Amino acid sequence: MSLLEVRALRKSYGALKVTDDLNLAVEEGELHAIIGPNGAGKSTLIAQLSGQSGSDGGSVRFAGAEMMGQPMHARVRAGMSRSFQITSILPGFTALENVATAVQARAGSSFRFLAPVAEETALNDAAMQALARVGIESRARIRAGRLSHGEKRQLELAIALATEPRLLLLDEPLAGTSGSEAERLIGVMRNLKRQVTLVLIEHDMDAVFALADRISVLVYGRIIATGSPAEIRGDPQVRAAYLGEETARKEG
Ligand SMILES: Nc1ncnc2c1ncn2[C@@H]1O[C@H](COP(=O)(O)OP(=O)(O)OP(=O)(O)O)[C@@H](O)[C@H]1O
Repeated sequence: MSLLEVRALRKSYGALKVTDDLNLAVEEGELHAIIGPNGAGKSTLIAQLSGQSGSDGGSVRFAGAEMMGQPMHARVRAGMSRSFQITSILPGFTALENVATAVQARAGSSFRFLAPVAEETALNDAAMQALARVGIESRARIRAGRLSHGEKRQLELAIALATEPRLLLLDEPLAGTSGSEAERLIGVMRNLKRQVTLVLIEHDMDAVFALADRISVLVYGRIIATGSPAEIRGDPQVRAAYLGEETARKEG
């Protein structure tokens, strides 16, 4: 059984079928990238999987349990989280406080048996661990608004990790970063591999092909191919639909 099994998932905006009878299987422990041309429906798919956006039909099974119809918080509790955009970071709070808030939301009342000071210590310890996993523990006491763009993207990852996901959905984690910032984030994702199952949407093809165990190619709301980076690179249908476009752009 795959950790995530998506069957016949659908969503339309008016006459536009954005997710069109989509099937996808993600195995436990893999980094599964989803690529596709602009407007293929990648962000919509992440929103549907996370429960942020509704679906018109189909099935999303996670660890054997049906998630369709479940709200986002129930999916997070089940172990399926997505990283949020920078807008969800509270700029006036420190990096540590931002993550501690997410830990608290996940932990619910499980630290409440402790005295308030000990409760705060337990929350902060867990938050510190999440910051360390993404390499920004030294920035814990800095207000989030003062972090660099790349550090904010690392903080988003820490916030998502604080919910202790078994599956983490990442929507363009490298967006807006370049050079050393992008390298650092790629390193963070490489470290997270095997610790948590990752579904990654990313436009940076070099990063995708370097990181992914498997890649699915989404075109007009359907997965047209799934395979290893080498298989995807060599797939004529994929080259025609997507990589050909990229190659033409690079060569042009
Ligand atoms: N709320 C909405 N209302 C109407 N159409 C929408 C809405 N959200 C997305 N769409 C359309 O659905 C299609 C898929 O959009 P989506 O953002 O999921 O694609 P994408 O593959 O993530 O694109 P990109 O790579 O450019 O980020 C596009 O044609 C888009 O215009």
